[in-house]
Amino acid sequence: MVLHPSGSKLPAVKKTPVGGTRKRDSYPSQEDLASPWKAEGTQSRLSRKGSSKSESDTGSTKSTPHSTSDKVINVTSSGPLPKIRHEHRKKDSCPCNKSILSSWKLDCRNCKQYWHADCVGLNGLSENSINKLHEWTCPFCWVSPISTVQTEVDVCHICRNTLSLQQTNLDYEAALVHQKIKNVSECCNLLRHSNFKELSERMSTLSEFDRHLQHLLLSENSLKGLDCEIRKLTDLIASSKSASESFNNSTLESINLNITELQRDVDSLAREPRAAPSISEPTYKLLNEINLKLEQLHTNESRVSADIAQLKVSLQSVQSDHTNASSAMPSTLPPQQSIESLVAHCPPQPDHASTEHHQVPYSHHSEDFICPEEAQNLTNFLNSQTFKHENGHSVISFGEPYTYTGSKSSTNVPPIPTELKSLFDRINALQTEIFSNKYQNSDQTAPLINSCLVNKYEGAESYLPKHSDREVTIQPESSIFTVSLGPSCDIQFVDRFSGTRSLLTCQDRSLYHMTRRSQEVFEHLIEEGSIESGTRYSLTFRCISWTNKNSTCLMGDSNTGLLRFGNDRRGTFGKLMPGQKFWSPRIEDLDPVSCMGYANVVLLCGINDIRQPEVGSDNDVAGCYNKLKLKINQIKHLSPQTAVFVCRLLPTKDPQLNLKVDIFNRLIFFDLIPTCKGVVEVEGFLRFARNHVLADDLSKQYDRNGRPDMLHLNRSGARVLAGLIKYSVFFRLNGGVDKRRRTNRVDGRLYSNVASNPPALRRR
Ligand SMILES: O=C(O)CCC(=O)C(=O)O
Ligand SMILES: [Fe+2]
Repeated sequence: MVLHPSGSKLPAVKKTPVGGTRKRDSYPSQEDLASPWKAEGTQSRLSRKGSSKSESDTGSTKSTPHSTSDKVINVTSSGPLPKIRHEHRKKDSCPCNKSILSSWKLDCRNCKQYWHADCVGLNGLSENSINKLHEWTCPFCWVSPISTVQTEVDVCHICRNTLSLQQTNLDYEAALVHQKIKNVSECCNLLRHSNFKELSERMSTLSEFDRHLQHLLLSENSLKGLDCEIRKLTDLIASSKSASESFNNSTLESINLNITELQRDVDSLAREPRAAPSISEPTYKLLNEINLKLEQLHTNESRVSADIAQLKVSLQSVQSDHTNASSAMPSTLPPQQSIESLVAHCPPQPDHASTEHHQVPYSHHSEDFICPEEAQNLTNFLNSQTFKHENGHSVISFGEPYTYTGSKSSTNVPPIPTELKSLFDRINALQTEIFSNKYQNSDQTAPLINSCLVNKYEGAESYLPKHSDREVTIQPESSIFTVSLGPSCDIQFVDRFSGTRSLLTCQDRSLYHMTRRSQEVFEHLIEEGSIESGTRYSLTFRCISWTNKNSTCLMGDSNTGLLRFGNDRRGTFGKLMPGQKFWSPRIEDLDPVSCMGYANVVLLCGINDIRQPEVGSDNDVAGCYNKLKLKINQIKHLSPQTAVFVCRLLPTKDPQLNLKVDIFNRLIFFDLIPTCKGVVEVEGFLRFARNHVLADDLSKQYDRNGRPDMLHLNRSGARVLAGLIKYSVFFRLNGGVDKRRRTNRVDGRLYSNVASNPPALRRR
């Protein structure tokens, strides 16, 4: 800035840069603030009325703004210079276009516009004050620096590479708060740097302009702007409070200091009318407002301090836990209660918990499923076939071979004859409808009906022994459809849990169907005398595949989300291991009824139960485990033939949670496996826990909100999990031998030979 009486030209005198000298130790330096608006080394000049070496130029009415005779002070800019507006104005004369000989003349450090000191309300200032105005910015250019404070900050990198997730979380939050506080500190610093006197002078400048240069309309806008900046500052403080996490103590102290100083400055400013020679009413109002805001700042700051103190305590406890734990996922437990005492603490579970099965014995689909003509054609076709005698009736089968205990139908089964083709198509359409109604969003195709067993009953002596169609080769989600031809017949259904019986009278050309699942509950039979006379044919359609010997019902939390059944693409269980997934985030969501009909059930559930805040103690964890045990008992009760596989809980990146995981897993290992007959553990979970592969490679690093993900496997993790499950299922089915390397041809493709041998459901 150049300041000189109009018409004088003063010699330049170099001064020490003052940008640095304004800093106080207690304030963060500009570099500390690391703001994007770093020092640019902008210079402004100041010349003093009557200064020496100005005589030669005395008398000239207009001096050039950059006259070498000006007294020059180098200063450091504290921010990017605003864009120069009013580019077409004359810069070497005051915008008032008048000549005021007695006034100092000063130029804007930014646009170099000359101004009369009188015109910008700087009359009456002492030399000392004038010297401080080395960074003076004219009303055209002056903008509040506060608005340029960076409020958004990317601190993601802070979280990276931290072993403990909770630690990471805290670091993340702490860094955010730290940055926010830093921002507040910047604001305070800026306000402090404005020195309040200068601010007041600027305000008075504005008020002067209000009076002298109303056409510029700057005063009101600037006041509004300042007010707006103060509001922003308050918001910033409020948000930093809400974050309420750890931050640097010294920053807090520095803010404290800043605030106190600001308060003092404002107080003294308000007491010294001389400092603001022509302060207008709005300016006073503004000062009062600043006072108020500063008080609020103080209040918020003390609340933030309290939160910080609290956080420090929890941080310390986390840190000590972290140091105590040998790793983020400890493989050894701190001393715990014995498994016996944990289990004993929980109420004993009944061995066979009563379970509602919600199954119906049959669904009487249609009385007139086929027309008389088609019925006649079918009867003629069946009359021409040779049946094999079984207990009380005779049989013949078509399509995929269906074998059962006491089965006499040949293994060399003829393919589906043309006479039955249209009936197969209609039944398949029904099967598709039933399946897609049940699994509306499933990407799996409906089971294919591919087998037909025809029973021939001749006269009143014929009968069908009590049985259920629960062969492991029948697709668990499929239905079993029976079409009747000939005289009516009474079929009885017996609930094997309650013993209750129900009767279905099947008429000629009718169809009824039963679910494969219901076969776990009901048996059916045809007693002697159920057919009065004549020949009755029943055609029973099923969905048969030997791969169903490996059928698996997977029930689990979101870690099973990436596992897929149904095809041989990479990352799925493949055709060898068909199945269905039932999403069960909590133990209570495990549905024993859904397991019915499957050869295997794999359970991966419990983490969402034990991580609930109310599950705190070891006994609480044991309570969760007992819920799982009860579910397993119910599954075994409803489906005694189904092999139950249990997965341990996967460790997380949270050491606290891992302690609970460990207790839960110990209970699985020491209590569930020995006491629940036939329950097998899916092996290999220690691989997840050891070597930190889970944290490093197999789990998601961040969830969709960008927070560290404690619980979920990524694609690689899901593949490893799928491999473990597959291995355990096949290993067990083959009596402890992994026979997957042998191959078999299915649908013209080669598959491994896992289930081609009769499964040895042996417990290892
Ligand atoms: O003849 C019927 O209706 C029943 C046939 C049956 O239960 C079977 O084939 O398993
Ligand atoms: Fe049957």
